[in-house]
Amino acid sequence: MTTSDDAFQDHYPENVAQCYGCGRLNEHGHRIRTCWDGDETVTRFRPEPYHTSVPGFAYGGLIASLIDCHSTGSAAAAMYRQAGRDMDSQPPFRFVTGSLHVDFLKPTPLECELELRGQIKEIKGRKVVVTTSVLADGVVTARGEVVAVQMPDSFGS
Ligand SMILES: CCCCCCCC/C=C\CCCCCCCC(=O)SCCNC(=O)CCNC(=O)[C@H](O)C(C)(C)COP(=O)(O)OP(=O)(O)OC[C@H]1O[C@@H](n2cnc3c(N)ncnc32)[C@H](O)[C@@H]1OP(=O)(O)O
Repeated sequence: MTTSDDAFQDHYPENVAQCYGCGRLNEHGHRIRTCWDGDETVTRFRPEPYHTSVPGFAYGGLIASLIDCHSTGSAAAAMYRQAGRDMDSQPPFRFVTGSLHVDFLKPTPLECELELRGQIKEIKGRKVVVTTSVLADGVVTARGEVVAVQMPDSFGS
């Protein structure tokens, strides 16, 4: 049963819940949590002091990582929504990143809760394109576009 308080990542089966960016079972990872807000998806994340780049500002790789996992989770959720399916229903939609593009528009402050807002740009076959903005105190500091592709059965072989 899916409620509005659920994060998409709460529904990842245990065997794929170890992802460094979004796996709820990875105690060393970011463990992001993403939800719908109307037709947009939202993740809130507070960087740690060790996520630094230039003093006072967040490391770009962290930003890219947040955009990546926010977007792949959004892609899966969008596919369930389009299919009118509950996120716990079988078979699961499992997405990996085909491509990740990030524009760093402004320095992102470190001591600030970040908000990521995603929009579903396209759903086509096994592919979902998601655009994600990163906001710090309401200012967009980075924008990303992710092509998420449903994992083929042959993944990793
Ligand atoms: C909401 C509840 C959910 C509950 C259940 C969910 C379970 C959760 C599952 C998992 C969660 C944990 C995991 C999170 C992941 C986090 C993010 C990562 O770090 S992922 C690791 C890094 N990424 C890789 O290692 C991929 C390596 N690459 C591949 O395996 C393949 O290249 C793959 C699958 C990406 C594509 O291979 P093909 O053979 O399946 O692709 P073809 O069939 O040729 O293309 C399909 C469509 O995708 C486009 N496409 C494919 N690759 C593209 C690329 N690199 N750039 C742009 N488009 C690409 C193609 O143009 C095509 O689109 P056209 O139909 O023509 O419009």
